Amino acid sequence: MLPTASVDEVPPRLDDWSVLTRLLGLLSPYWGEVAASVLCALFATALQIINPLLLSIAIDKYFLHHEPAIDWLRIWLPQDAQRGLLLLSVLFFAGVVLSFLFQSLHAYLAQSSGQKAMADLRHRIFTHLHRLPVAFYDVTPVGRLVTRATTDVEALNDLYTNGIVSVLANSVMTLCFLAAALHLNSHLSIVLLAFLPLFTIMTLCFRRIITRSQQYGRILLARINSFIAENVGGIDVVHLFNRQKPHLERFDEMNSAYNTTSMQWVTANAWFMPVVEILGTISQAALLFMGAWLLQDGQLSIGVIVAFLQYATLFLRPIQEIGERYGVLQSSVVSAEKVFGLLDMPLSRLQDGGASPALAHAEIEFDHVWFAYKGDEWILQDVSFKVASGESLAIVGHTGAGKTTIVNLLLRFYEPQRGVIRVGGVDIRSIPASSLRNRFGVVLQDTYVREGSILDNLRFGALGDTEAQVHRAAEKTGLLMMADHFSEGLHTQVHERGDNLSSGQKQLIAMARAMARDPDLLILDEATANVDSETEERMQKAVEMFLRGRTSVIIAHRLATILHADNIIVMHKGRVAESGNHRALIHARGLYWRLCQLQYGEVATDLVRR
Ligand SMILES: Nc1ncnc2c1ncn2[C@@H]1O[C@H](COP(=O)(O)OP(=O)(O)OP(=O)(O)O)[C@@H](O)[C@H]1O
Repeated sequence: MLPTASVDEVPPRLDDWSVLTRLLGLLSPYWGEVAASVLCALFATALQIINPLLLSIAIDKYFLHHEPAIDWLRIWLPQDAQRGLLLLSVLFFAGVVLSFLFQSLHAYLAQSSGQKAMADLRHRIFTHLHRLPVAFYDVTPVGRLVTRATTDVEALNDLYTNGIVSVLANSVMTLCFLAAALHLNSHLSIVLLAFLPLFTIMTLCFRRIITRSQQYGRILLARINSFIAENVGGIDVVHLFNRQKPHLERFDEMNSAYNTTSMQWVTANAWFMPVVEILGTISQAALLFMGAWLLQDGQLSIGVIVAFLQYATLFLRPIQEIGERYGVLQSSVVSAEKVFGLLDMPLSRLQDGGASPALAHAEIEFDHVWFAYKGDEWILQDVSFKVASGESLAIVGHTGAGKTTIVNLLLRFYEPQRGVIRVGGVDIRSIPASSLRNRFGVVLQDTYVREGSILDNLRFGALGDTEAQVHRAAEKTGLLMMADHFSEGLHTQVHERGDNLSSGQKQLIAMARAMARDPDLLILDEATANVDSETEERMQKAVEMFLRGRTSVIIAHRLATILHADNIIVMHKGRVAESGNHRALIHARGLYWRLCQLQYGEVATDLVRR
């Protein structure tokens, strides 16, 4: 049974001219190459038309000694058969060679202009992805975006090279063959034309079956791909829960559905070419029959019949190709709609340019802030707090209480629906997002490391950090000591997503990276969550030193790490439930005290003495 396509998978119809216009717009910087490519296709066609005519002249004039039906070469042709045939052979050969050259040039120019336009498009997509609001990524799977920038763009290239240019050239070719045939003999042309509707209908029927099954095949293949990716990504969990067998069964189900769909177009394809051949042969037989009849009447020559037999194959080929290209055109338009849909996504307003206002100090203030990721599901409700310049604020609370959301708002990844956030006394909406983020040193929960050396990762986003600064930061966090275990030290290569590092090692890199920037504002979200206790102690000391004199916001589940914070707020269901320093909050015996009890039991009382 064919799969039900999801909204994103449903192919749109091929009547969207705005998509085609935009596609042509992408080619406009290379219009010279495109025009030259179409011209080459036309020259190649013209040469293909001339060769059957040369053959017809050779037969009529030099073998049968009749006046040829085409008389425009007469004055150039010698009476002597040997010389005449030699001249026609040379012209024939030159025609074949030139036609081949023009066809190659046409293909090269079409491909190269298409490739350049696609490189431009990939550049635009990548730039656009960086400018989309963070909220967009909350609802868009990464795999889909990768498909847009790679597979869909490649499909567009097909549309240019095998689609638009080819359909254009083939349409013109059919008309040229028709004009040449009519010029030679109108009766035989009618025989040829009679096959046109039959051939067109047959081609469209086959194409319909093939295109439909290919489209569904693609949907099924995409599902197989994401199932494999999901399985490989979580292979340890699959093994842990012994899900191999059911997963294999599910995979076999999808695999066999794809196989069945593939077989539909494989079968249709296998029948298509022989049917085309048979129809071509039947048209040739009809031409021969009609030709013989007209020959008896003396209305045409054998040379003309031979030329028509050649035109029969040449004439039907472009229509067959248009039928084949239609499928490419259709699926490429689907890709084009998806790519343009992505490029039309409204850009983040948060990226507004403009001058960065001078910040008098490094105070952070949340002033009655309300925020919901969607609708009126409030994640933060009337949140207010202040972190004075050079002081530290710790945010604690249960999972999902809204701690990370506060950081997201502070870094302008999202904007609050109500209330104002100020940094240095300035509403952050008037600070360009990039300059605001440059002021912060950030260590987030999900540590991002990329392919390259550890040193490259430390310098990631560096604002002119010196080698010495980077080394100092690596030393203070204990990263240098950790790196010494690797044979190449800080030059050790980090694999994609940091797969060859532990979570703790990645956190050390993130911490050293933030320190190296020497920022006056700091955000630490679970900064020491994944390191062992020895490293944690070392990092903790480094953090304490690092915090000195800087305004900082610290999120930590392990309360021991925030005992010395100047102020602590306890988030509960999106609201600030309590605030004060550690001692005051313990004495208050409220939520914070309960959190301490949960984590440290009796030891919690000792913490009061600290
Ligand atoms: N991008 C998002 N889109 C929609 N809802 C989100 C998004 N990010 C977080 N939430 C929701 O907002 C709420 C607060 O999440 P947040 O990450 O701020 O909590 P947290 O206190 O930092 O939790 P944790 O301690 O587990 O990190 C949660 O209910 C979460 O499901």
